[in-house]
Formats: sequence, structure tokens, C-alpha cells
Amino acid sequence: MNMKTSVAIEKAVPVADPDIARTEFRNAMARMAAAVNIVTTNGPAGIAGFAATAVCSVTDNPPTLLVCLNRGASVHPAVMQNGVLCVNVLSEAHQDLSRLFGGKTPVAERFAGASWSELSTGAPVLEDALVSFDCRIVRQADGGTHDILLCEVDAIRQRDEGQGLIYFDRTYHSAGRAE
Ligand SMILES: NC(=O)c1ccc[n+]([C@@H]2O[C@H](COP(=O)([O-])OP(=O)(O)OC[C@H]3O[C@@H](n4cnc5c(N)ncnc54)[C@H](O)[C@@H]3O)[C@@H](O)[C@H]2O)c1
Ligand SMILES: Cc1cc2c(cc1C)N(C[C@H](O)[C@H](O)[C@H](O)COP(=O)(O)O)c1[nH]c(=O)[nH]c(=O)c1N2
Repeated sequence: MNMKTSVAIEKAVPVADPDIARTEFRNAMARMAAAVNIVTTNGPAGIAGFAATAVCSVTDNPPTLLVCLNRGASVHPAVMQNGVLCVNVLSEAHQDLSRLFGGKTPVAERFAGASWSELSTGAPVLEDALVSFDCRIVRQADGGTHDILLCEVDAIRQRDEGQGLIYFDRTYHSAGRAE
């Protein structure tokens, strides 16, 4: 087999410059395909939402998701103070919406880009999401630049049709079936 590979960071060779390690890590992470979600919140601290790929399943008993949220993000105070969030899993039709929620855009403009409802917690539920997990944040851990949020699922809404939206190599792809 003829595969082009490179070894950027080896355990035996500590990378002295943290900026280089950071860049190498990001370049490597760009090769890890990930589902794209819009994580929303609402409550006393107001409405907010951001695009997120750092989301995964933790346990099914009780149903729990993990979400990593950058402490420097504009949405951070609202998510932490409200204590609730909804993970809306995007379809291939949601590329523009993901860009809207991917930073810098004022919150009202983000939510004007789609239709929303609610389930149990009051966090915005994207009308045409593939799946929406409505959650309460039950624990958090220190992830350095990020807070790691453990989120118990209160309600789930899902639809059967549609393909997922994947982020890979810093571009969007459809999660169509592999033959
Ligand atoms: N987990 C995250 O916080 C995360 C994930 C994806 C994208 N982003 C942000 O979106 C923008 C565009 O990202 P991009 O993928 O086009 O290029 P990029 O080079 O900034 O990131 C490449 C990959 O590295 C990881 N990554 C990026 N920033 C990170 C961070 N601060 N902490 C942990 N992992 C991180 C993600 O998996 C990302 O897809 C950047 O501002 C990036 O910070 C953040
Ligand atoms: C595809 C993709 C995926 C992610 C992000 C971006 C994009 C484009 N962002 C960044 C996040 O959506 C937002 O841009 C930053 O939090 C900065 O937003 P503000 O401009 O501060 O609102 C992001 N941030 C985060 O804290 N956790 C995550 O998992 C992700 N994932």
C-alpha cells in the first residue's frame, strides 16, 4: 500500500513551542470528520447559540451528552447561567446556518436564520434538525480553554429523513451512505 503519512508530534520528542503543537493539533483534528450541531440555550441569562463539533455520547443510563464550550465564546455566560442547552444535530441543508452560528454574528441575526420551537427546558429547538437533544447541565469539568459540560437529556425529538452535515478538512460535506 502506498500511503503518504507524516509524524508531526512524537511522544519521545516534546514540542518546545506550544504554538507549533497547537497548529499541528488543529491540522490533525481537521482530518477527524465530525457531525455539526447548533447548541442553543435560553433562560434568565438570555438566548444564545453556537456551532459545535465537540459533542459526543457519554452514557445511555441516564442518557447523557458531553459538550465542550470555549470559555472565551460570547455564548459562554448565557449557557453556564441558564444551566440548560439543546443540541440540534444539523442536516446537509444547514451549511449556511452553521456559518451563521460559527462566530462573530450578533445573536438576533443567528436565530433569524431558521425556525425554532421548544421542548422541555426552554432552549431553542431547531424545527428541521435531524435530532434535538434537550438537556440540563448536571456537571462540568475544567478543560483548560474549554468547559466540559455533562448534559442529561430531558427530551428528544427526531425525524427520519435527511442526511447529516459533516465537517472535514475545514469544509462541509454530506453524510450520504457509503456503498
Ligand atoms: N472545539 C472547538 O472549540 C472548535 C471546533 C471546531 C472549530 N472551532 C473554531 O471554528 C473556527 C474554524 O475552525 P476550522 O476547523 O475551520 O479551522 P481550525 O484550524 O481553527 O481548526 C481545525 C480543527 O481543530 C479543532 N479545534 C479548532 N479550534 C479548537 C480549539 N480552540 N480547541 C479545541 N479544538 C479546536 C477542531 O476539531 C477543528 O475542526 C476556529 O475559530 C476554531 O477555533 C472550534
Ligand atoms: C464547524 C464549527 C465547529 C465548532 C465551532 C465553529 C465551527 C465553525 N466552534 C466555535 C463556535 O461556534 C464560535 O465560533 C466561537 O465560540 C466564537 O463565537 P463568538 O463569536 O464568541 O460568539 C466551537 N466552539 C466550541 O466552544 N466548541 C465546539 O465544539 C465548536 N465547534
